[in-house]
Amino acid sequence: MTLLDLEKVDAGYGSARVLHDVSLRVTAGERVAILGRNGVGKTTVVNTLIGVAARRAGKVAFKGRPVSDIRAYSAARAGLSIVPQGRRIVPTLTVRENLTLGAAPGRPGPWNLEAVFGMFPILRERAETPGTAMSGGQQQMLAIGRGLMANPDLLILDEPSEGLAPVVVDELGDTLARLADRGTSILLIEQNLGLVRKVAERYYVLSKGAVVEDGHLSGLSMETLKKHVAV
Ligand SMILES: Nc1ncnc2c1ncn2[C@@H]1O[C@H](COP(=O)(O)OP(=O)(O)OP(=O)(O)O)[C@@H](O)[C@H]1O
Repeated sequence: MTLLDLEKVDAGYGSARVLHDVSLRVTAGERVAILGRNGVGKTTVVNTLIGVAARRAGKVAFKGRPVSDIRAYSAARAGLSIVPQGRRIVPTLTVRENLTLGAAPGRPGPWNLEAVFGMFPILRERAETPGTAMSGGQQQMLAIGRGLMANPDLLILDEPSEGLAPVVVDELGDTLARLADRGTSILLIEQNLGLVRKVAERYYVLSKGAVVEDGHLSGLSMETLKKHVAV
């Protein structure tokens, strides 16, 4: 089944056009990466799904239906969990409460508090502490756990490695690889190539709002990386 399907999409903010003719697809069970430098429009792809960026042309469908009615607050209920850039952990809530925020009514599945605590034991240990009292890496685990709580059809991660030390990025990679092994469908927006290689099987490269290359990760060339991705 095709989960996410963008077809020749133009999108932007107000009069600013950011995405040009973007076509991109994620099918169920796939792990797909979007690569590209800062400001090329990676987050705007996500923003187009939830109405934060306006679509000017083309089609965007999730699970075969146009996404025009999906908003940030209703995405989880629709089966789309977004782990946002910067994590957005609520500082006034505990770890447990932050996780509970991610749950979506009417979406049963393998993920609940117990299952998330099983995957991330540190979150169980710190369950009653404020979410932002933890390290950056732990907060990233919390943001991913919160996303899983909705039992998503597709988990989107926007630059999860940002601000994390290399050793923590390694751990994050192991975590995402474990999720991938469980068959979780993932769209990973990243500039960290090591993380992308650990998690994704297919990639799209964005440059100046357009897809300039896509393919299987095994075919990703050094030339492309030098040109379009900071390595
Ligand atoms: N909410 C917004 N309102 C107006 N312009 C925006 C908004 N979000 C992003 N932009 C602009 O859209 C362009 C693409 O930004 P976007 O965040 O999609 O890039 P990105 O590839 O995700 O980069 P980064 O890694 O820096 O987040 C930039 O010029 C940015 O200033």
